[in-house]
Amino acid sequence: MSSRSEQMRSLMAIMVQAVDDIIEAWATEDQGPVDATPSAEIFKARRTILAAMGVITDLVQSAPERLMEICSQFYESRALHVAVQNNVPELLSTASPRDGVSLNQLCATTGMNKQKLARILRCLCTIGVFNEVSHGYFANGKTGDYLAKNPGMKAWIIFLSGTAYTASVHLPETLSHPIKGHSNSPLSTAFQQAQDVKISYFEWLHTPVNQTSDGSPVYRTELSTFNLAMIGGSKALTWSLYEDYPWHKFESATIIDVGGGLGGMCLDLARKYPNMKFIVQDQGPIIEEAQNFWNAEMPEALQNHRTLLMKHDFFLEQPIKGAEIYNLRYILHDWDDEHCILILKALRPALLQRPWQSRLLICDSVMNTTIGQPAIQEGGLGAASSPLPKNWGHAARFAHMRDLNMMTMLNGRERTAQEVAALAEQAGLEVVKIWPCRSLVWITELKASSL
Ligand SMILES: C[S@@+](CC[C@H](N)C(=O)[O-])C[C@H]1O[C@@H](n2cnc3c(N)ncnc32)[C@H](O)[C@@H]1O
Repeated sequence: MSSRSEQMRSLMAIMVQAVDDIIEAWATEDQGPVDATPSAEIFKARRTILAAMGVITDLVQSAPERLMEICSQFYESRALHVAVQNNVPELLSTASPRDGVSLNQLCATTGMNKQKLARILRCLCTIGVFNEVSHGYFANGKTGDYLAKNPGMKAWIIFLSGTAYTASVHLPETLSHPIKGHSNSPLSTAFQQAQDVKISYFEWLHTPVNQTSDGSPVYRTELSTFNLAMIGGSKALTWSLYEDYPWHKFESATIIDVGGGLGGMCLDLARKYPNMKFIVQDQGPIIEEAQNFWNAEMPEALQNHRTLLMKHDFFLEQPIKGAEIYNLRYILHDWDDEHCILILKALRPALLQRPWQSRLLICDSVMNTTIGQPAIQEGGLGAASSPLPKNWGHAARFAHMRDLNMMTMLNGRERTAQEVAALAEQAGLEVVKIWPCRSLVWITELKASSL
């Protein structure tokens, strides 16, 4: 038997086992919300099936077909953008999944051309976002249904399909540029090329574009979209962070969410732990928007001062000293090493006030590669075993795509465990433990080192 045949048989055996495991787990588990944290069994079976399917695809698909598909894949994302912009998931959710909504009705509401909308929808039916239930009648699939109910996920798609996609068009020329291609500065990215600006992405978001008649600043719509997208991304990817780290030990602690955006992570924790207190820190315009967000979601937390919203630049020394938890979710991945060290150094004095109890949590992907990393062992929530790629291949595609998005927008990066440990050391901190989570995002726990 050729090595290709052996590989195929061994992948199929792994798949069959994982399929049995997932069916058994489905039978015994409540079918909760689609974004709930899966049990360890379901998570493992899911990753195994996706990783094996990825390798099988590579084995069975012809190389030219595969290349044509990969290089055209952005059209699937364009189709999704068109569908979202025209509220197609919400329109489809008005009908039963069995009957669907007619193309005529969708066109009457969206104003789109019938033949063109049909082609957009059929592209997305082919990858399961929507279903064509009878000729010319469409319904949401599981994915479309999730989208219809989640404004945060919709914002995520608009952010990725708008500012990020436009910037990505300029990535090849930026990477080939003799100076910009080798720079790690947030001012030398594809984003500046795309927008023809000299400021960083965050400065661009945080700079007013106008003012109201009473002189209040007006920000570009991309700012609200980005802030809401962070809530959508949180719901979609990081639910397990609340379950795979021992938050119960900090039940009545104060969590300082540094660069916390609107405070989506704190809101999730606030709902789970009624005695936990929060300080959400971010730049001025975000904190103003956070006020409306908390007033809508949990007004009592602001009224009884359980949640405090604070303007703070995380490059300046942390003003709240000695808290139990300082949290950086999706922060370090936005920045090059030099800026990350400044952010971490600015937190050190606060961590040093009560070094025996203060912890810093970094919530980001802990990157692995197809051939593995020493810090990520096989088994449990760790690396995959041969013949699957060590980083779970297709099941980890999004982590690598997000890494490229960080490169495109900010010259940031997703890091390996060793890279985070090296940053910590340069800022006078040390890694206490890496907490693997049932997600593409893990928690790395740090403390101040005694010099
Ligand atoms: C990728 S978002 C993550 C938001 C939040 N931590 C979350 O997980 O939803 C990065 C955040 O960093 C904030 N940020 C950027 N520069 C900052 C600065 N100098 N000081 C404080 N926050 C900043 C942005 O406004 C944004 O809210």
